[in-house]
This record gives sequence, structure tokens and C-alpha cells, in this order.
Amino acid sequence: MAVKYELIKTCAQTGARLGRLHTPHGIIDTPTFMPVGTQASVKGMSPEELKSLGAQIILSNTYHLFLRPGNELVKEAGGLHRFMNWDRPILTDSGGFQVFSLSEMRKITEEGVEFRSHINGDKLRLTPESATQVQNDLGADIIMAFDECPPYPAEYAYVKQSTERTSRWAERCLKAHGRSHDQALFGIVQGGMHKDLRKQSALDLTSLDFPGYAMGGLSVGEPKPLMYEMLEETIPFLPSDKPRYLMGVGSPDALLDGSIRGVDMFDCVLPTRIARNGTLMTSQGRMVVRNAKYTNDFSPLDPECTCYACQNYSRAYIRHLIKADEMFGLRLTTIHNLHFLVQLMVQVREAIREDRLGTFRDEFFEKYGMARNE
Ligand SMILES: O=c1[nH]cnc2cc3nc(NCc4cccs4)[nH]c3cc12
Ligand SMILES: [Zn+2]
Repeated sequence: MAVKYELIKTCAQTGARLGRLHTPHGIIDTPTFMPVGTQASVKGMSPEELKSLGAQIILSNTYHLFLRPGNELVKEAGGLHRFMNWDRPILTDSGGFQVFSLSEMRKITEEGVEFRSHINGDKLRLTPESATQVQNDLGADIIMAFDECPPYPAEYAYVKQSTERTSRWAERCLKAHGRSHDQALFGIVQGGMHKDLRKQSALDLTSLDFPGYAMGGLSVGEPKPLMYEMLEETIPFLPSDKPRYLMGVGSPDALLDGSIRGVDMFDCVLPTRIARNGTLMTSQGRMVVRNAKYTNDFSPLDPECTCYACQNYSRAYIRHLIKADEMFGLRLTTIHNLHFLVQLMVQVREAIREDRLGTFRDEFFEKYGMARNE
């Protein structure tokens, strides 16, 4: 069956929504956080560990898998689910953003993007049609329209021209994808930090009737208040019976403040990336476990946490592993950070159900050490 969003309720205290996203590989309770497995692996995590910490859906990147091992090989393997032994939902990003954040020698035209592989320097191209075909081959449940994420900051004229091209590309993706798919193609709203361009982009894309909408062009270095302002400018123009996905956002405060504004899906490399340098997200705020003050600290990373790392190991042990460059150390910090965010979203959904997400946010910020007005 295709991808279908079911709006369960809206929080009486905020604009947050409780929903269920039905996909061919299972149902996702929203708002949800998606762990990132860029190259068909959430670094250091097995599918069983991801399930045990509560991951409902994971993200992979078209750009990386197109370059290596190639979409044809993944297709030959039976698709991404079989290839990586993950039988729950998968979402793939369309590749445009990664071309601009990773590759050299990029050239962008109406046709698409030409670039050099950051792996071996090969000259490659991605177009709305080919990026859609690659994602069809990979077989994710949710795929993204091929877009350009304008740099930040950027001239109004450039953002206008880029956003209008992204809307034309979105239509080409829809045509290439067809409608006879179980895979859902989501549109990506652009518009930079300009309210009029955000509105125009949302109107262009909703006129094409996608099963879900992402907000792109954000979390690119802009101040958070500006990101929230762009959310507030965009969301009113998106249909309430479709999911809204804020791309690249994953700090605890942003998950809360995004959910409150009506965002249903989030992804970010942050929890896995900072885990690899020994930084933990805990209920008392961030903690750098490699810090000397934890040398003789035999308490768990986070006393309130029920994850495998906190239930079985001490700060002193994990600090030792990180300092000794032991792989197991990075696995434990990754398990904890992913569990922390996935479980934060469980609490967010609970708070929406009980119409108290605003109160929950303030209490969380108090404990987490965020200034209320951040
Ligand atoms: O407009 C977008 N289109 C398609 N994918 C994206 C991914 C994105 N990820 C971030 N921020 C998180 C980051 C990850 C690495 C560098 S920034 N912002 C993003 C924007 C886009
Ligand atoms: Zn933990």
C-alpha cells in the first residue's frame, strides 16, 4: 500500500500534531526523529540495536549510494531494505544537498547538476529524472524531490531563481516517478530566508499535490529564531492532512520547538556525529565524557536513562574506551545519543496526547540548561 498520513489530534496547548504515517514497511508514530544512515549504515549500529532503542525509520543518502556502491548494485541486491537487513521504513534524501555540501566542481543548469565525485573525482550528473530513478532503484519507502538548497546567506535574486527552478524540478520528479508506486515522493519547499519566496515555493509545490512536504534550505547556519520564523511562514501554506518534514534538524531544543510549530518528521547527523567525539546528550544537558573529571566517575552517563550503555557501563569505562580509541566506546555513545533523541520524541508524543507539550518544553529546557528564550 502507498504512504498515507493519519492526523490523530492537535495539541490544545501548541500547534503540535500527533499522527501515524502508514508505509509499506510499517507505521511511524509522529512527531518522529529519523537516525541518519548515510551510506546504508547508521555508523556502528546493527538493525537490532536500532530497533531496541526505538528507531521507527532511518534515512540514507542518494548521493553517497549513487557514487558507491551504485544504485544498480543495490537494486540487484533486492533494494536497500534487503541490502542492509532493515525491514522498517527508509527515507532517502535526493542528492542535491549532498552534491553542494560534498563534491567539487559543481555546475548547476536547468537540466540538473554536474559535479565531480568526492571519492574518485569522476565527472557525474544528477537530474530530477535520474535522481528519482536512483531512488526508485534503492527502493526507500519515502523519496525526496531533487532540489537545490541555496547557500546561506545568499542574494534574494539568486534564491528567487533557485527556488523557481526547484519548483520546475519538482514537477519533473513527479512525472519521472509516476503514480504507480508504493514509494511516496515528497516535495521540498525552498525560499531561503525570504517570507515571500517561502510562500511562493509552498504554493507551487502544494499545487502539485505531493503525499508529504519537506522544508529544505534550513539548518544551514542561520540563527535558530530565523529558522523558526521561516517555519511559521511556510507551515500555514501546507495541507494539515500531510506530513511536514524539517530536513537536517536534530538538537533536542529544535525537535521540541519544531514539533510545537507543527513539524512531524526530523533527521540529523548530530547525535551520531557528536557521539563519535565523546559528546553526550543527557537530561541534564550536554556532557563531554572524555573530560578528565569523569576519570573516576563510576556512575552511568545519564542516571535517568534506560539505554544499553547507561544500564551496563560507567562514565569512567566509556571515557577510557574513547581515550583508548576503542570502537566499542563510540558504539556506546552512539547508542545513548540515538536512544536519547528517539525517547525524547516518545515523550513529545505523550505530551501532545495530554495537551501539555508547551509545559513539557519549558520543563525540559529548565533541566537541559537552555535559556527559555532560546
Ligand atoms: O534543502 C535541503 N534539501 C535536501 N536535503 C537537505 C538536507 C539538509 N541538512 C541540513 N542541515 C543539517 C546538515 C548536515 C550536514 C551539514 S548541515 N539542511 C538541509 C537542507 C536540505
Ligand atoms: Zn543512555
